[in-house]
Amino acid sequence: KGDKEKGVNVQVILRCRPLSDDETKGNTPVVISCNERRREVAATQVIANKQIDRTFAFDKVFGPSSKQKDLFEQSISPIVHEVLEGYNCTIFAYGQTGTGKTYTMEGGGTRKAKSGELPTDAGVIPRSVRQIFDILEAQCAEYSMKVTFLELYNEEITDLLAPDEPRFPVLPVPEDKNKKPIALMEDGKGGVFVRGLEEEVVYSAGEIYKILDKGSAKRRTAETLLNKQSSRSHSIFSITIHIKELTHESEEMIKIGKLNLVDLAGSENISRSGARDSERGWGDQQEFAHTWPCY
Ligand SMILES: Nc1ncnc2c1ncn2[C@@H]1O[C@H](COP(=O)(O)OP(=O)(O)OP(=O)(O)O)[C@@H](O)[C@H]1O
Repeated sequence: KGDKEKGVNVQVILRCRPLSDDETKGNTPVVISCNERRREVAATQVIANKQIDRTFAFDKVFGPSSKQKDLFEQSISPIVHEVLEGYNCTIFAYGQTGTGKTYTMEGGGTRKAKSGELPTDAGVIPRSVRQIFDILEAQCAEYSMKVTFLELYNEEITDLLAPDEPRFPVLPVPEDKNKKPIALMEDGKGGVFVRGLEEEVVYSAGEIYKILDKGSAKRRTAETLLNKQSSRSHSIFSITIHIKELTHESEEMIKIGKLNLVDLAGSENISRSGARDSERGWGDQQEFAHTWPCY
């Protein structure tokens, strides 16, 4: 890393999706242009009949023809490596509804591809999971892994991994008196954690994909029941990895890394989904994301 980047631990990457078929048919005007080499985006806006052109700089820019694989390899893969070095890292997608957050995080189509390879449109989440297992297996590492998956809507947390409650229980289900309701708590060290969240231990990438499918299906069901629009809730999928290592003195050491993968609500819905205004202050880049439909 260059001197300038040392010590900077937040990166903002912008990706513009291509026009959809409908947008192309409807001759939707293109108001932004990406310069990947200069890491800049130029945007045109007409205010009171005056055309205003502005340029915004980002840590990286991916234009409409960018591939899922390239975005992952250039921006996400180094973060996955850091997680396996024992750091806590978070990747989140931010932008208005329809800008491609879910496409980038999860990807289109099915995750299963022939010959065990990921499909070309697999997104950040399946690719990160694949890479974590590939690295650990190549290192013949001794490790354990657990995942959590939650949804945040209107300041309410739903555990997407909690077992479904039977709608018509035949026998009364005994209540676990020790189990406290899910709540966001401060940990006393300046951080927060979610109390009472279901943690699932996982042993393979396939298991994680199944958990993701189950959690996503639960999220969609809840949305349908509450008649919510798809992008009003945030989802957070977290993977915690414990890796056993031997120091030079042959002492056992456990490295703990955590990767949080976040699909935020559409930015036009942020206030409805629980984030406060004070959390929205990233200057120029934020202003850009608010004004133009891309992220
Ligand atoms: N880079 C891309 N290449 C091709 N198609 C894309 C790309 N990004 C998004 N799309 C397509 O654009 C549409 C909207 O994308 P997506 O659903 O990911 O948006 P979103 O930001 O997650 O929306 P919401 O906030 O409503 O959940 C989808 O049909 C998706 O397949």
